[in-house]
Amino acid sequence: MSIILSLLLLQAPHALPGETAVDPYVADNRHAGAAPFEGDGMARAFGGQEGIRRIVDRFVAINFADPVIGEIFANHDQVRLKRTLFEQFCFILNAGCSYTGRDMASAHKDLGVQKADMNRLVETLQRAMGEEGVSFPAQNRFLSKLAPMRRDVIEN
Ligand code: HEM
Repeated sequence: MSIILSLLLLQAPHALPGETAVDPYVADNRHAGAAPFEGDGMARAFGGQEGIRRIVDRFVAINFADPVIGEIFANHDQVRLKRTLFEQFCFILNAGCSYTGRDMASAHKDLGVQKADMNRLVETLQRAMGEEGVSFPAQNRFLSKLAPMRRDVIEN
């Protein structure tokens, strides 16, 4: 078998070129941490998959450059994070995606995230959603879906 073929087979099925491998796991939409909204209202409020893509790319860029929480993101795989966050947001917003990333507890294990970091992340997400023109009611509905995940993300 050629080296290239072997390398392709070794890659995780959903990973994009440039992603660093993570420990194996079985993908499951339940790992997204919330059930999707019904109907297409929320997907439209976020500008469909294209709007969600722009929001996630901006959100990740803001977080990596952030003076408060940037340090937590430093040296983590930005390519993978953009892909998995896009899938998660798209799945929850019912915009036509499956989530193939890890569950929230596994993804944030040992990162040492504190309550204040979580609050900061909500602010950076509000900024990214605001820049894309997502209405405040739609922003708040989405944030309510993420809120219960705090317990899996924050280290006690
Ligand atoms: C409800 C809030 C949050 C959600 C929905 C969320 C979502 C995600 C997702 C989908 C991933 C990728 C999972 C994967 O690689 O399989 C991830 C990873 C990550 N998250 Fe979060 N996150 C949240 C809160 C936070 C907070 C507050 C921080 C830090 C301030 C943070 C820092 C990170 C980092 C550094 C990674 C990369 C971990 C790695 O490379 O192994 N997250 N998050």
